[in-house]
Amino acid sequence: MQQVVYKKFKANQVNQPSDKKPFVVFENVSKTYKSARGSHTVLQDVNLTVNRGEFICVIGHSGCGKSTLLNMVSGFNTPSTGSVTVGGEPVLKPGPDRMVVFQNYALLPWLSAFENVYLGVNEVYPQKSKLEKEAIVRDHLAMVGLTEAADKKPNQISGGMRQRVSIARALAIRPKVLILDEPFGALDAITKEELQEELLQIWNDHRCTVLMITHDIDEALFLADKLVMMTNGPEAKVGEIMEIPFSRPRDRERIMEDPLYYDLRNYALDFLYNRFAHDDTKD
Ligand SMILES: Nc1ncnc2c1ncn2[C@@H]1O[C@H](COP(=O)(O)OP(=O)(O)OP(=O)(O)O)[C@@H](O)[C@H]1O
Repeated sequence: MQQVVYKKFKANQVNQPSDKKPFVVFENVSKTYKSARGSHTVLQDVNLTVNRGEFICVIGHSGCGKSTLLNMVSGFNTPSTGSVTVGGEPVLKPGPDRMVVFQNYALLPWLSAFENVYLGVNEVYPQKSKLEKEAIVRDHLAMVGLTEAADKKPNQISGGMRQRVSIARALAIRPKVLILDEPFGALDAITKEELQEELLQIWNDHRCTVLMITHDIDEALFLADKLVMMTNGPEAKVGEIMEIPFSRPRDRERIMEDPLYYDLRNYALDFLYNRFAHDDTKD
């Protein structure tokens, strides 16, 4: 019988392989939202280290605080206590070194695909000539297979193509960290698989650090180096971190034939639906 080779990490334990450098670091992060109805502690004492160039996926039940956590890296949210650092620097505000791709694309509807990507490039590289900036946009649209659709507006292209524009827009300004908040959640199964493969290819070529929220364990097992499993809120924290040891480049069919795939999948399912089952009737 094949030995299960994944490592399990207890809550708050940090994984630090010797050949990789810590890059995104959450240290004792808690977040309490205050409202007229009182205060609500969503995250409590989250500790997590993501190494430079690593691809991690975060899963957890709806409302446990996954977006809150990653918004602290993009700079759209701040911890109530504790710290979030990127490359050793505390995150104080949003910046072009940390780009976010959302599920709903967030493209400007009155601009073409080309113009949507150009907007960010123009903002971040004011010193470059118009020709240079246009070349960057063209390269990145080509990278996601959208050369032909460059002049189309978001409502003239499919959901998958819109998400390709969002990815091109994020990558065109060469972020150090790419944050993906359920980016493929709204896409059909085939488009989703195509985009997952493109994303892996792009990440392989560019090697930025990727933090991705997903509800799809198969997606996480195909894409990530590590799966970060959150406990339920309130006061959610990192429950366990699962190493995903499949070699790269990954071939979906090959890894799905590997018995280890099902061990890992069942382990994550057990975490979510037995050990940290969520009672929807309470919400
Ligand atoms: N700005 C805010 N003010 C008050 N409460 C908030 C705010 N943002 C999020 N929350 C609450 O914090 C909790 C965590 O929300 P968050 O969106 O981070 O969870 P999530 O795990 O990403 O959820 P989902 O998987 O459904 O997207 C929820 O109860 C949410 O209602």
